[in-house]
Amino acid sequence: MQFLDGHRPAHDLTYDDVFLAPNRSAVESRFDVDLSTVDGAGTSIPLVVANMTAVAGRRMAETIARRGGLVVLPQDVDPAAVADITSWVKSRHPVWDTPLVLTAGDAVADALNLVGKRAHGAVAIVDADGKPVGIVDEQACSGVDRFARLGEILDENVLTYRMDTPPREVFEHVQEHGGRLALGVDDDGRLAGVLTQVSALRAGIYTPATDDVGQLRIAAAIGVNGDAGAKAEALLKAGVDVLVVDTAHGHQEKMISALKAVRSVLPADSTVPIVAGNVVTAQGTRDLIEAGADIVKVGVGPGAMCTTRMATGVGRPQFSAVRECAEAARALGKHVWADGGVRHPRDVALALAAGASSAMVGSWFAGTYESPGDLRYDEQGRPYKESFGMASKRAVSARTRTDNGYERARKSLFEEGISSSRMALDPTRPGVEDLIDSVTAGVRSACTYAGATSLEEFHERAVVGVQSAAGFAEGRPLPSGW
Ligand SMILES: NC(=O)C1=CN([C@@H]2O[C@H](COP(=O)(O)OP(=O)(O)OC[C@H]3O[C@@H](n4cnc5c(N)ncnc54)[C@H](OP(=O)(O)O)[C@@H]3O)[C@@H](O)[C@H]2O)C=CC1
Ligand SMILES: Nc1nc2c(ncn2[C@@H]2O[C@H](COP(=O)(O)O)[C@@H](O)[C@H]2O)c(=O)[nH]1
Ligand SMILES: [K+]
Repeated sequence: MQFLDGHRPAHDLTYDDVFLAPNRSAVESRFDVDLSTVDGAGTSIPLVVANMTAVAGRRMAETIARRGGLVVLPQDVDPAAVADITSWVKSRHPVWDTPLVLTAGDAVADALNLVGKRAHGAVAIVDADGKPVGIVDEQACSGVDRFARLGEILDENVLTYRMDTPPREVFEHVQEHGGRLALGVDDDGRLAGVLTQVSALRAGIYTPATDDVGQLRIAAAIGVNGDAGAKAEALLKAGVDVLVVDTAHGHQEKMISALKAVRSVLPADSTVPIVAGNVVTAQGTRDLIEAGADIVKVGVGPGAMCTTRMATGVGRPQFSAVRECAEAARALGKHVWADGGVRHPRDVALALAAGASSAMVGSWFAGTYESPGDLRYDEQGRPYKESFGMASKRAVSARTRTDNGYERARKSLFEEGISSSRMALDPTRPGVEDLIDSVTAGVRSACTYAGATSLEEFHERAVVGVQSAAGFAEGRPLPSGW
C-alpha cells in the first residue's frame, strides 16, 4: 500500500479519513477476484465474526462458515458448551441450510416464535418420520389465530430435492415454479436441509470454509486468566479449528505467558493457528508473534460497543493501527486481523488495503436474524436485536457470576463497554448473508478498481489518499434530496 502523491498524514488516521484511488486495471470482471485469505485460518472470504455474546453463536457460526468466513465463540462460553456447538456446526451441511422444523400439530404461535431465527422466513412441517409435508411462512400466519394448528394453514406444494442436486438446478427449478424455498431430503425422504433461491445462487459464488474432512470451520476464544493451556487443550479436543487468545490490553505479561502456554500444548505439526490481541503498535505485534501468535488482532477502542477511549484516552485510530501492525507482522511472515469499527463495506476494503488478512465484525452483525438474541420490535414496529460489549457491566457480571460478592463488586468498577444497545435489522438486508453479500461485492469491486485479482495483490497495489470530513461526506448517498 502506498499513499497518493503528496498525501503524507500528519497524524493517525481511521477509515473515514482515507479513500482508495483507482489504478489502471487489467481485471475484466469482479468475479475474477479471489477473496481467499493466506493467514492459515482457512477462510475463503476475509471476514471473521467477533467473539461477542450478542453476535457469535451456533447459527451465526454455521451461516458464516458456509459462506467462507469464520466465527469466534466468546471466552465466556463454557468448554462443554463450546464442544457441543462445535460438533453441531461440524454436523451441518456445507451447502444446505438447517431448516426450522415443526409438526402439523404445533401452533401458529410456535411458528411465529421460530421464524425469526433464520433468514429463510419459513418453517418446514414434517410428519412423524421426519418427512416434509408442507411449509408455513410468516404471511400464512398473519390474520390467523395464534392457537390454530399449522396443519390448517400449511402449504403442501413443496419442492423437494436430493441433497446432491446441483444448486444451480435448484435455483432454476425454484424460479420456474415461482417458489422461494426448496427442501432437501436424505435417501429415506427425511427433511435434511433448506435452500432459498438466493442461497442456491450463493452456493455457486462462495466456497465454504471447511476443515480437512470437509466440515465447517469454527474458532473459539480463551481469556488470559486461569490455565490458558488447559483451556486450549479442551478446545482442541472439542475440534475447534482456530484458537483466539483475547484480552482488552493484549500487550501485557499475562498475555505473553498465556500465549506461551497455549503454544506449548499445540503439537509441533499442528495446523491450528493461534490468534492473539488486542494491540495497536508495531512493538505489541512483534511481542505477541515472538510469544507464539500466528495472527495478531489489532484494535483498541474502535468497537461500536466500546467505551475504552472515552474512559481511558487509550487506543489508536484504526486505519493507522492496522497499517503499522500489519507491516510489523508481515516483516516476520505473520498476519493481522483488523478488529472493530467496521460499519460499511468500504471499511473492510480499507483494512485489507492497510495489510490485514481479515476484518473482524461484531455489532453490525448483531442486527441480523442469525445473531443469538431474540428478535424484538421497537415502538414503531421495526425489528431489532439487543447488543452489548464484552467489557460492559452486563458481560462482566455474567463472566464473574461464580466469584464471591466482594470480588464481583470490585470487578464491576471497570466498565469499558455499553450494556444495552439496539441494533436494527436493515429491512433490505435482515440476514447476515445479505450483509456478507454487500461486503464481498464491495471488496471484489475495490480490488478491480486497484487492478488486483487477489487480496495480497490488493494490498500491494492499493493507493490511499487522505480526505477531509467534507470529502467523506461527499461520498455518502443522499436518498432524500438536499
Ligand atoms: N478491543 C478493545 O478495544 C477492547 C476489547 N475488550 C473485549 O472485552 C472482553 C473482556 O476483556 P478484558 O476486559 O480484558 O477481561 P478479561 O476477563 O480477559 O481479563 C483481563 C485481565 O487483564 C487484567 N488487566 C490488566 N490491565 C487491564 C486493562 N487495562 N484492561 C482490562 N484488563 C486488564 C485484568 O486484571 P484486573 O481486572 O485485576 O485489572 C484481568 O486479569 C474481551 O473480549 C476483549 O476483547 C475490552 C476492552 C477493550
Ligand atoms: N472496549 C471494548 N471493546 C469491545 C467490547 N466488546 C467488544 N469489543 C471490541 O469490539 C470489537 C468489535 O467491534 P465492532 O465495531 O464490530 O462492534 C470486538 O472484537 C472487540 O475487540 C467492550 O465492551 N469494550
Ligand atoms: K468506540
